Amino acid sequence: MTSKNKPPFISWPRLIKSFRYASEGIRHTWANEQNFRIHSILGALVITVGWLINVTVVEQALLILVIGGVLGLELINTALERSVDMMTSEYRLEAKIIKDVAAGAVMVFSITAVLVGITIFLPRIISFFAQ
Ligand SMILES: Nc1ncnc2c1ncn2[C@@H]1O[C@H](COP(=O)(O)OP(=O)(O)OP(=O)(O)O)[C@@H](O)[C@H]1O
Repeated sequence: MTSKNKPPFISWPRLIKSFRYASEGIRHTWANEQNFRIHSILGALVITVGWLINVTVVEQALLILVIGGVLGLELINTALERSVDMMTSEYRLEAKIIKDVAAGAVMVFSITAVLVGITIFLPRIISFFAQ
């Protein structure tokens, strides 16, 4: 193969296209999944409150990380649900297990995010009311 046929190291049109497809996936999940909307709105609220009450940079980074993690897992959960629905419309134990385990992954990480939030906000709430 000549260097003329070699694909570019970075292809900007391909990169832009992949951003577009990823945005379409996020838009689809926003439009169809109530949990994703709830988590997105709560996440934005938590980050805003953290910024307003001046949590430390590390705490804010942790909040962003766990909220992003929950939203990322929601997207993977939606992809798995759609894959299962594409494979079967009948009741199948395997389908149930795949969907329930994926939902369980979202729940585990959501609980983790809530615990991180409590660890960061609770001491401040307590010291606010103790004043
Ligand atoms: N094909 C199937 N076979 C067996 N059980 C299924 C099947 N499809 C769904 N289920 C069960 O029903 C539950 C809900 O499935 P569903 O696809 O409605 O997901 P959901 O969590 O309600 O997502 P959505 O937000 O898309 O409605 C699953 O967690 C699973 O226990």
